[in-house]
Amino acid sequence: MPMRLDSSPSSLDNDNAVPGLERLDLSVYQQRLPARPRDAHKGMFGHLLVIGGNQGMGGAVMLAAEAALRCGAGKVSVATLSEHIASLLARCPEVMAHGVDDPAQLPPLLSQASTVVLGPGLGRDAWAEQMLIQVLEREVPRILDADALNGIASMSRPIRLGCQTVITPHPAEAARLLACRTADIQADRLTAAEQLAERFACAAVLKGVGSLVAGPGDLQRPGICMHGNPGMASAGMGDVLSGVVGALLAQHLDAGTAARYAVLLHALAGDRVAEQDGQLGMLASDLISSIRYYLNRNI
Ligand SMILES: NC(=O)C1=CN([C@@H]2O[C@H](COP(=O)(O)OP(=O)(O)OC[C@H]3O[C@@H](n4cnc5c(N)ncnc54)[C@H](O)[C@@H]3O)[C@@H](O)[C@H]2O)[C@@H](O)CC1
Ligand SMILES: Nc1ncnc2c1ncn2[C@@H]1O[C@H](COP(=O)(O)OP(=O)(O)O)[C@@H](O)[C@H]1O
Repeated sequence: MPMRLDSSPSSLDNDNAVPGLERLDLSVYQQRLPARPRDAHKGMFGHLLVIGGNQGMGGAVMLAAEAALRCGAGKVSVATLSEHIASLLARCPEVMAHGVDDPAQLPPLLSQASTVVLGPGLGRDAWAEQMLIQVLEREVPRILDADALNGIASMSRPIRLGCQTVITPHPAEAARLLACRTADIQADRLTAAEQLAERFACAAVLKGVGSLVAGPGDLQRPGICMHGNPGMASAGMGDVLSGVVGALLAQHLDAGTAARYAVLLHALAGDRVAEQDGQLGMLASDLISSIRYYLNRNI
């Protein structure tokens, strides 16, 4: 039975609020991604495939892909509707962008990828469902976010996603996954995070103020992130986080470490942007250069 600890937003400023939890600390995690050897080449740092961007949501895959490139993924491909391709390439020509209007076009892209991000702007239609089914069939390091989680929540039985998978629900998505109310999740966030990790047999990030990371398995204590601020309550922040997790998985970090490190980098970057320019009007894309700044500290 998981411990009930006070990880509520109001307790986060209290140093005694998190006994039993790992308080996520950059000095621990920045040692996990080794310095690159002198003869490094892009093939050593993974090929990440970002899948999503249904109608009206092409920006979500762009944010994830750009964040992933800025976090050191060797190659980043995007599979999205063809209507988004031109704008994607105009913003970031380093991305390999593929129009996948028919889900049958996905298998060759999946077979080239070492790591997958599924969910940003994925939507909830038949196209989205087919993308989800195909990703679930492949055992690669993967992060499932946003509508991928809503798709999993609508399945008749919980599936075991495995120790190479990270899920990143916000409280409403967590409530769908655990078939309860958002208020129930928020009333005991630690238990919710642990239940997510246990039920889906993966690493689980429960986003929101004081983001929590549980699993996979019992090897690591659940972690809590004491950084981040309300300026981050803006559209696309989660999409950027999914790209950061994807990049760290692509660079061979295990799911638990990638999830913890990514949450920390993302929240620290949010605080740095807020210090520089204030909380109001912060864009998710504003975080990306600061995430890179923290990623490179001490390397
Ligand atoms: N530029 C883009 O293309 C964007 C696309 N997006 C996509 O839009 C789709 C829908 O995502 P949404 O998250 O808006 O929809 P959801 O219906 O899953 O969630 C929205 C609701 O969740 C609840 N919620 C979220 N965070 C909470 C917290 N910390 N505490 C309490 N309640 C909380 C709130 O009630 C909120 O209205 C996703 O596929 C997502 O990737 C969004 O990420 C926004 C940006
Ligand atoms: N008040 C807050 N304090 C700290 N972090 C926050 C706050 N509001 C949002 N965030 C962070 O911003 C991100 C929002 O993700 P999400 O809700 O999925 O947004 P979106 O779907 O728009 O991309 C999460 O990482 C969350 O922890």
